[in-house]
Amino acid sequence: MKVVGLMSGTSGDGVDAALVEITRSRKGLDIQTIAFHVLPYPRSLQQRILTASASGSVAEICHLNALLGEWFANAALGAIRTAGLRPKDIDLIGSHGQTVHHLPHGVKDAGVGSIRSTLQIAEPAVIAERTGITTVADFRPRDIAAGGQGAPLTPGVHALVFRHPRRARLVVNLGGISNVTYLPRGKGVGGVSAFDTGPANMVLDGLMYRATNGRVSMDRDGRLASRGKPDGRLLTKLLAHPYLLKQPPKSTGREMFGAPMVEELAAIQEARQLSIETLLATCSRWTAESVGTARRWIQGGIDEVIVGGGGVRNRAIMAHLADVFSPAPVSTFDALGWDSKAFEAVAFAVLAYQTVMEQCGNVPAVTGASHPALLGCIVPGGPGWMRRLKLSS
Ligand SMILES: Nc1ncnc2c1ncn2[C@@H]1O[C@H](COP(=O)(O)OP(=O)(O)OP(=O)(O)O)[C@@H](O)[C@H]1O
Ligand SMILES: CC(=O)N[C@H]1[C@@H]2OC[C@@H](O2)[C@@H](O)[C@@H]1O[C@H](C)C(=O)O
Repeated sequence: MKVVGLMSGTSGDGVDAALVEITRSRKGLDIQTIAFHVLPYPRSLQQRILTASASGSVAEICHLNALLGEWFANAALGAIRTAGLRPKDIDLIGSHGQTVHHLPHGVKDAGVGSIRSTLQIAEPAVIAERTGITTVADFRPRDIAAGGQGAPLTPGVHALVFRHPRRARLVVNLGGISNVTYLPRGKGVGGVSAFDTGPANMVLDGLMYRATNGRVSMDRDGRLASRGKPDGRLLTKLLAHPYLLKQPPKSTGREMFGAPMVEELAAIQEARQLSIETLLATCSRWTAESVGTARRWIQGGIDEVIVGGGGVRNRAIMAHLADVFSPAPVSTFDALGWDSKAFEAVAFAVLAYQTVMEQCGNVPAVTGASHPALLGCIVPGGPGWMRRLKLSS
């Protein structure tokens, strides 16, 4: 099957679209990336999404759902064009959508106890209508309904792609949030443990945006952080953050490490007269050390650490990771032939494929769900969609 995976993560910087070819063999799934296309959001749209994620009106979220549907459809069409193909050549789209809120720890509600929820937008009906391709979306809510966190969902795909017969690997995604997947040597998805470790680029991006009055939205290549030194007192305080000490299953997002965290850090910066370089250096170290907390909860040693996500380009975080995990070598997805930035989009192509093949995509040991679940909602591409997918005769 040719499947397009669509992803816009917690950084809200644009839509990643990966066109992959998935073939089933006796050994499992073979996944080949055919094309990758990025459709960056203009800064104004990124800010609208981030603001809406914290305090959007129903009208704004309703509008953004439809608007982002158009962006996601265009990103898919871009990947298909890049491959020199046409929409009719594509079997399926898997769209993660844009997370605007994630409440995995539940909110108490009278009479029904604690209700967990998550919300990804970018209307799949728009994607299916513009492309004519059957679209699977809304992957997380089913896992939540089954008692899970709804995240992370990529660990099953990490296991498919990165497991190694003789090396125990820790797979790290440095996105807005950081998440890890531990793959013990020689084991398949059965041996996996995984969870969100906490902060990554989200905090650094927020600090940069604030310090430059919105002119710069990232510490490019970790240049400023590399000029500073972590502040020991602040680092100790940050490492005592309750989320870092929490036992998995756990997942988090912008609600915890977005604007509230940036404001708290900015207040400390002002009170203690810390430079932006010191602040960024401290938060880069904090990111690496919070990834290091993974070792508290995994069973077994780590032979190598493999890092993906936009943060691989942040040299400060990568240097701290090398230090934290030494002597285990730290390398990137790219070194293993996978584009670091594209991997999550690839993963949602695989998750969509699994859904239409009636394979469960979540890993209950990871999310805490009570059972493996078929994930997502399916929007038909048009008449004959089941036949096209060879789901019925
Ligand atoms: N050259 C670079 N230097 C430093 N940081 C970078 C660079 N390029 C990208 N980044 C960081 O990577 C982030 C985007 O990474 P990515 O797309 O993996 O995150 P995401 O998918 O939005 O997040 P998540 O995985 O949490 O959902 C940007 O917000 C930026 O902070
Ligand atoms: C709710 C949500 O969107 N979570 C994302 C986010 O970004 C990283 C981390 O937090 C992870 O839990 C998840 O994404 C990846 C793709 C996942 O589900 O594996």
